[in-house]
Amino acid sequence: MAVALKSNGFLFLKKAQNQFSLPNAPSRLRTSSIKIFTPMAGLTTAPTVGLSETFSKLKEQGKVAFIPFITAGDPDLSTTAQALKVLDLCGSDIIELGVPYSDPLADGPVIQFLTYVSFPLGCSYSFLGKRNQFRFNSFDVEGGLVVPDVPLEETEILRKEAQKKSIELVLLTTPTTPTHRMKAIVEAAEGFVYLVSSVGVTGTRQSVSGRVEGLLQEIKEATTKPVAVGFGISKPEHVKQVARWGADGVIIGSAIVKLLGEAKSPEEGLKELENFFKSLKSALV
Ligand SMILES: O=P(O)(O)OC[C@@H](O)[C@@H](O)c1c[nH]c2ccccc12
Repeated sequence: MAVALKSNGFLFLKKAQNQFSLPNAPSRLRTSSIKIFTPMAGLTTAPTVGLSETFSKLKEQGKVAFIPFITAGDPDLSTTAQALKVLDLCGSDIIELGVPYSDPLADGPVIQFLTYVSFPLGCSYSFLGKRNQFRFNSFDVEGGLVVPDVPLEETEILRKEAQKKSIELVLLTTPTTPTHRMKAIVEAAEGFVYLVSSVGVTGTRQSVSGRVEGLLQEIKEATTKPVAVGFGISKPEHVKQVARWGADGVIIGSAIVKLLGEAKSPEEGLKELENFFKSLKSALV
């Protein structure tokens, strides 16, 4: 299974029978192309289920998907691999794994800074896709893909290539997306729809905008596809609020990236990650 990411792409990895499977993936990111590294031993190559299936299973159980985001290489590849295991063992339903990119348009200061930290580690990739030409490289990741900087009009070729590899192309809609365009986006989205909760870039916020409730309603009138909310979510009350408004998933990124990147040691960062994760996840029970 393979995916190359054109710009600042993210892979949504799927929980596979209690393990995240990254079978036979290369062990390091290489600047010449995008590859997801293999986390430390222990992750099985159990068959995975797709994003859509993950959401429908959770819906049957009346659960909201908990989707943490981490940047590959934050603060180093070894810690990222261990963080993936922590996030899996703590009960993530899907993990969003950011592959560092030099010009991320939507990344806020925390993710941007820690992205630059990871470049020297080889966790980066050059601009892989010429306009409308996306190359796919072989690594064994099954899941979904979001390439935030690619406009809807340019996703067709990406979607076709991803579909050949059973990778679902997640698309984003925002509070400023006109209704007709939101409808086109949710129509084309696969796996789930990513609702960006607020204008601006990623980064923790004091509260989640009340507009999210109405936006969720609007999207759910336009599609039966699951909708996950991201941007700014960083406290248990945020998670609870977004779930109460009807989100099918919550995505937490910067708060986790910051915690891992600023810890005194990787070990401390992983411990803090576990505690932070549990505090947020407990808001969903
Ligand atoms: O960091 P936040 O505010 O918790 O938001 C999630 C976000 O980090 C993650 O989904 C993401 C990281 N970079 C992005 C770029 C575009 C869209 C989404 C993202």
